[in-house]
Amino acid sequence: MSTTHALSEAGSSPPPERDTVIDVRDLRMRYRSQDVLNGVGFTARRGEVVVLLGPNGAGKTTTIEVLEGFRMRSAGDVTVLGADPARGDERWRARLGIVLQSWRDHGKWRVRELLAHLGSYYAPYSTALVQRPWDVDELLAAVGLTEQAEKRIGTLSGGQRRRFDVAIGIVGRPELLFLDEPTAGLDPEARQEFHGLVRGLADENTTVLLTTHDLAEAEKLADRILILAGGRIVADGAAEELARQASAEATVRWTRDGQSFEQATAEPTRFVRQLFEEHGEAIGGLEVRRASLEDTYLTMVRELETGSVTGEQAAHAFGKGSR
Ligand SMILES: Nc1ncnc2c1ncn2[C@@H]1O[C@H](COP(=O)(O)OP(=O)(O)OP(=O)(O)O)[C@@H](O)[C@H]1O
Repeated sequence: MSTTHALSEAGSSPPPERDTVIDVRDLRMRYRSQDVLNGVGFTARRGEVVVLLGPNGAGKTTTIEVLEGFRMRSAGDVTVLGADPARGDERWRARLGIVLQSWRDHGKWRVRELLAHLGSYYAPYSTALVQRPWDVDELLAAVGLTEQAEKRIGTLSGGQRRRFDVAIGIVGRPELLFLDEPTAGLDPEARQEFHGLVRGLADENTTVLLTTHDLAEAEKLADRILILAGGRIVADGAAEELARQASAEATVRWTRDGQSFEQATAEPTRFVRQLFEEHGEAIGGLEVRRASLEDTYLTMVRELETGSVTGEQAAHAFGKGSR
């Protein structure tokens, strides 16, 4: 599947580092005549929380499904835990944890019962290093569901249900956990608890790839944020790094002789000094504003949606040109 197209990019790219858990190069996905992914590339390291952020329909679920081995890609090279997901065997699959967007079956099972049942499938994949499955009582405590252990799944609240979904995703002690919009529909408190749970997993060296369209969530949770928009990764970095890039230019606004002016500049202090040297007291209503990551992200999403910029142009907002 990935031989011919791979020559273009992967041939010239360096080999993945030893602790690289996900390595994606020039991933392309086309549904009939619609190109959804146009050359997505990124990596994830062991123990990293990577958040794939993007507007509705950007292709986040598609990307994650390709990495999980549930969807055949149109082109590109993908390595997950050392294997091509399109050819991953049972042993490989046992090292992954997957939390889908909605998991609404098994309402009549009791919490402990279903976890024990699903966990039993992982027993043959236990190793000296990783004991599988996770002990059910320990797992219930880790996800905060000890008190609900004997409840029927259908009676759990939304937040408990989501934690239970995660428990299912991690019962096999995965090295890599995929979470597709795990906090959709959670109230702020449940969301915060959930974030703690994800951070705890990363602290134990689980790599987490999580999708969301909520920038605030990405900023809070991610070691690294990947912004997927216009079919490609337009930004890749820690939240502070992206914020710095987004605010690299400031907008200076002022009035003079009843007229309004506006200027974008990377050096606002110097610009304002010159402005005063030139016009002195005539300058009024001075305002210097740096864009926040949120401003830049929302503007970019809006521009992509109205078709006024391409993915390539959007990438420049984060100092990320062609890659
Ligand atoms: N099986 C499919 N057949 C045809 N088109 C599809 C299929 N799955 C997804 N698409 C289209 O691909 C695009 C990306 O969808 P995807 O679900 O991957 O995006 P997303 O970023 O996860 O969106 P959301 O945030 O809304 O879940 C959308 O335009 C969607 O309609």
